Parts: sequence; C-alpha cells; structure tokens
Amino acid sequence: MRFPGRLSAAIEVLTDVEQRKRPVSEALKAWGINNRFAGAGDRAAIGNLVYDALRRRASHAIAMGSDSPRALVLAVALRDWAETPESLNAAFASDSHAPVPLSEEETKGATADLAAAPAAIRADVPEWLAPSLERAFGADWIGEGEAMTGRPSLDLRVNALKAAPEKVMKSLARFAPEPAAIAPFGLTMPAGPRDARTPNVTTDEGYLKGWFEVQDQGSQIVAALAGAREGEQVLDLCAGAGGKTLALAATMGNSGQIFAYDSDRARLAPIYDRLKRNGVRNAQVRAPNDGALDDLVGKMDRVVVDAPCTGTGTWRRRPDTKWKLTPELLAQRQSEQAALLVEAARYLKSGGTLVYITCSILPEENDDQITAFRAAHPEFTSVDIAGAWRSALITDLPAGLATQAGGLCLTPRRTRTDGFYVHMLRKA
Ligand SMILES: C[S@@+](CC[C@H](N)C(=O)[O-])C[C@H]1O[C@@H](n2cnc3c(N)ncnc32)[C@H](O)[C@@H]1O
Repeated sequence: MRFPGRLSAAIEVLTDVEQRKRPVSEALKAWGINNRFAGAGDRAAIGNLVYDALRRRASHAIAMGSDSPRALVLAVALRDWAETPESLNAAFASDSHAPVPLSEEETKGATADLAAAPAAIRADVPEWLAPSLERAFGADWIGEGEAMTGRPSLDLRVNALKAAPEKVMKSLARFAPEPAAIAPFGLTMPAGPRDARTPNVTTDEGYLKGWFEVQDQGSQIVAALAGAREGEQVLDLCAGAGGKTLALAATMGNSGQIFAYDSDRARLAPIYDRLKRNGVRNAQVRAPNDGALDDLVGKMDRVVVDAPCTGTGTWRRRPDTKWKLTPELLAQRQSEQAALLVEAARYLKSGGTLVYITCSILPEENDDQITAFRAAHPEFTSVDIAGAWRSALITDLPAGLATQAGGLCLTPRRTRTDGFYVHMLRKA
C-alpha cells in the first residue's frame, strides 16, 4: 500500500474505534483480518497513524476545526509527520485508494497556531483533569501533558536469574538496544518516527529462553524500589500477569518466598508460563479461592500493592483510554485502592513494609490515598524515598521526583518512562 491508501485505512480503523467504542488494538486486528493483502509494514504504519491521532486528539481537532476520524488522521500527516497540503494532494491525485483532496479548512490546519488555545487543549488532556494535573505538577503540568503525547520506547528488563545485559544486547544486536538510563537491568530501543515498526523481540531465542522480559523502565524502577531482599516473605497482592513478580524474584535471587495473588483468575493465568520461562523458583501462585491468603496474615516482610488504577501513566501506549476516562471510573478506582491498602496491611508483620504502586499520575490515586491511609493507620510511617532510591539504584534521587507526601512520581517528561507512583510505608 502507498501512503494515501494507508491514510484511508487509518481513517477506516479510527471510525470503527469511535463508532463501536472498540479498543484500538481490537479494531486494528479486525482490519488486518479483513484486508489480508496488507503487509506487516502497512499494518504498522496504519497503527502508528491511529495511535498518533489519539495521542493528540484535542489539539489536532482544534487545529483542523473537526474531530472526525478523517480530520484527525490528516492532522497526524500534516502536524506530526511533516507532510504539507501540497505533498498530500499530489500523492492523492495518483492513488485510487486515497482520501478526497484536502478542503480549505483542512489546508489551514497544517499551519494552525494553538498558542492561544485553552491549556487542556495544548496539554492534550481531558479538561476535567486539568486541576488534578496542575495539583500534581504545578506550572509544569502542560509540559507533562505534552510529553504524554509522544511515542513510548520499547524497554526490556534483563532477567538476572538467567542472563547478563551484554548477553541480551548481543542476542538483539540487530535492533541496537542501549542500556536504559536508570534501571540497572534495563535496555531500551527508542521509538522511530512516522511509519517505523516496533521491533518484534518476543520471537528472539533470548526471549524464549527467559533472558529478558518486555517491561517499561518505569515499571522496572518501581519494582527495584520495592526493595525486596533475599530470604524475605513477600506478598504480591495484585500480581496480574506477573510483571512485578518476575522483577521481584530476580532481585531476591530466587530465595525467600513470593506469594503471587490476584482477584482475577484470567489476568493471573499467564503468570504460570512466565514464571517457568524466567526460571523463577521462589514464587507460589495463589489463585483467588476462599481463604487463599488466610495463612499469610501478620507474616509478611513486604506486601506489594500494584493497584488497579486509571492508567493515566500509560497514555502514550493506550491513548484511547485518555479520552474514555470519567470521574465515575476514577472514583471507582479510588475506592478499590483504599480498600486494598487496608487489606494489604493485614498481611504485614511488625516492621514490615507496604509498597503501594500505581501507573497513574493523578494525586487522587497517589498521595491522597496515602495521606488518608496514614491518617487512619498511625502505626504506618513513610520510608525515606531518597534512601530507598540510593540503595536500589545506586545513584542520588533526581530532583523533582519526590512528591509532597513522601512518595515518588515518574513521568515521560521527567524520566522518559511511563508514569508511575510508588510510596513505601513501614509498619511499627
Ligand atoms: C496494575 S494491575 C497489576 C499488574 C501486575 N502487577 C504486573 O506488574 O504485571 C492491577 C491488578 O489488580 C487486580 N485487582 C483488582 N482488585 C483486586 C483485589 N481486590 N485483590 C487483588 N487483586 C486485585 C486486577 O485484577 C489487576 O490484575
């Protein structure tokens, strides 16, 4: 397919996403099944167009004077991919699969100046979230929003139980991975421009042998900060598919014991194969049956709560969720998080550590939760985050990452990672 045909296909996919309220990944897959002639390069380019359209949905719509799928996709070509109205119209004229030529208003969109647009438009965030983001980041909040519109890098965590970073770098040399800036076992491959494809690392023999996992560097950092030590008894209360469980097992050198639990059987299901592939021998999966964790009450050195959240820290990867988020969904997540903090506290022994993690950047899910929990549970005090950073990552905590309540917030702008929050509390 040529570029104009790819634009038409992206408009079709985005229409499907918006009309049927479908996740982008599902709509892209359906399009691929119905258009088997399209190659991997076509599918990657169409996916990039759709995701880029959603990443900057608000500013693209204002620039183009419309939020139709056509307007948004053309905006990507004009405002992100360095095309011009002339280059597009010339390409459209010689391609029978092309969209119709640009209108006058669409042509103006290429050079629209949004300097005077409302702040939420410039930040490309839903307007109702602007006060929360301003509370989290102060005057920087628009820049933080803008940074969330970029494409994420592909990050890997080298599994120290099976391999050293050099071995993985050699195995993946064709993709030129670089050591990550912060996570000690992290490797990273920057996202390419326009129609660049994400390297398919999961067919590499190193992946199949468990030498590495695909994991955002932010997730690796918070797992390292959790500070699990050799020989400890650790409960991973929201283990899901086990991303953090695997990282914790590696820092514990396969000693002690991790109990991996999740209330959702389907989310937990992939953990069994992943533990096996990673050579993890110190993890016990606890399926969500009645009384599944009763024997652990009061016995854990560490309880990790990787809480269900709005996922605002992952807007670069799942930009459709940015526009679907509602105050009701945020309130629902907040009440789940508050309940999980109370639940987690039951399993800790005296002197144990509660590690609270979200992939959200909203204070309502982060500092506010911890402040409310501490007020009701005075036996918990915050662990010094700068000290935790130094001992886990062997560097000084970069300025500006610590939050007011004593937690830590990573963001694409600050650390070139997904947005993550972590706060550690010690039980007296
Ligand atoms: C952010 S995800 C966990 C991701 C996982 N830790 C990882 O690193 O791959 C949150 C998880 O919390 C689980 N969850 C939600 N409510 C829960 C509860 N009350 N008890 C245990 N798990 C719960 C969800 O099923 C979901 O898998």
